[in-house]
Amino acid sequence: NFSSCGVILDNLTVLSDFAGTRFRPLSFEVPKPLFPVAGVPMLQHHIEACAKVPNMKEILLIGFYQPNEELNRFLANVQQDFKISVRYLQEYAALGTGGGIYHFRDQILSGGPEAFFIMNADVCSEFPLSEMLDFQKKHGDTHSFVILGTTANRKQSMNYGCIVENQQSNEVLHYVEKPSTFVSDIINCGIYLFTPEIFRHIGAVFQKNQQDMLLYHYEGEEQTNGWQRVEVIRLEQDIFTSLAGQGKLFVYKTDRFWSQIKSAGSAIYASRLYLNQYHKTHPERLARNEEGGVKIIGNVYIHPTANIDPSAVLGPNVSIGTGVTIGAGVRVRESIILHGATLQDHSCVLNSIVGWDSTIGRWARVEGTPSDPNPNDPYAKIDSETLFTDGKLTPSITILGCNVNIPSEVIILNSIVLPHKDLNRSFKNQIIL
Ligand SMILES: Nc1nc2c(ncn2[C@@H]2O[C@H](COP(=O)(O)OP(=O)(O)O[C@H]3O[C@H](CO)[C@@H](O)[C@H](O)[C@@H]3O)[C@@H](O)[C@H]2O)c(=O)[nH]1
Repeated sequence: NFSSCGVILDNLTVLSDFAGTRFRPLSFEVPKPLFPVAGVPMLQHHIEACAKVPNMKEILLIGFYQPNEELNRFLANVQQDFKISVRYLQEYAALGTGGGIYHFRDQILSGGPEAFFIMNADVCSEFPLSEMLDFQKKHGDTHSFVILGTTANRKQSMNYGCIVENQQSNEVLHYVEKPSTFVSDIINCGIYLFTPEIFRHIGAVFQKNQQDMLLYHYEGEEQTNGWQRVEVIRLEQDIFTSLAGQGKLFVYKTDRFWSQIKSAGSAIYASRLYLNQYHKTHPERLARNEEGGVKIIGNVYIHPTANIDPSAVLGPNVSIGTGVTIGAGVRVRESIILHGATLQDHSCVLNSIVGWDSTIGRWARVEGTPSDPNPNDPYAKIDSETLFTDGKLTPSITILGCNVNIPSEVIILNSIVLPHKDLNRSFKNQIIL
């Protein structure tokens, strides 16, 4: 009887490759999961949601990124703010979403958790974790696993893990990762509730990989990095596909906000979703119009250390980082301005990310093209845009890497500017190396 047994949550694992290849040039400066979304590092939203779950004891971050000062500072800050242990575990190589948690299974299980959440770092969500726990109690037995699912449109569903459910029991009957033809419009959100039992299933795949390796070895086939290959296990293809239809895997569908954060463009979209959520969760983080102050339109986050001229107009969906300086008559809309940047008088920034310590000259205009989901389709998701279509740069948000200088009175449109560049003229649809 599950309801009589108290769920003790001990661990949360956030998976991340911390590399963020589609996030360049911004991920040169900061690992993608620490990139600020709605004013705080992307992962802080996950951590905050976990810290709210009763009996949550510990949060583990798993990645293969070399820890640095910034990560250590982040860990210290969140532990202090949320009064919960948060540790980073570094993989020796990319072990895949299942291999990473299997490698660190002793650490995950060390506090004797009855259940734990696993989350992809590159998603933004309302994280209905308590609802997932309630759902688990109502469905299946104590050992059932829960995937958070949401509805996508037919075309976009194929970019995600697709789930066919039993509509009465919500059991996952079929799971196909990024199918090439339509399977289902219910997609995997990359947020799971597992019990320690999951490691038995991952262990079985690990053992099969091991046997296969030995077999190939005896047949004389060259094995480079053999062990590593044995340990690489993908939760989706290697585990969920075979668990489907076995009465163990269930889908909890949410219609609350959810999005992937793959590209810089999707970070602006995710910021918009989180800023909107702040009305409920953190109204103190939203800037307000005050007598004689800067004009705020819609949802705007301003770090208290930013220095903003009262004649500037900001919003909607703007996040201003630490120590940013904004001059007179500046207009910013749908953009993220990272710490230390300066927007000189009368400059205009639309649909852009302005990198750390960059400067935009007077009367300059930095503008991108938003890649938002179709507003007329309730199930549309943001497209993880490819950089090029038909050999041309796809019009997208403008990104200035760190320490870029834009002169006065120029226009930078739909462009990506690599760090430490001093531009001397206008650019349109270009990657400036
Ligand atoms: N630690 C670690 N993390 C990894 C590794 N490989 C991927 N990740 C992390 O695992 C998450 C999933 O990334 P991918 O494996 O690249 O999959 P995806 O294309 O993002 O698709 C996944 O997420 C979708 C939802 O956003 C799902 O729909 C889909 O089914 C799948 O789970 C990301 O946060 C990524 O950083 C690894 O070797 N080690």
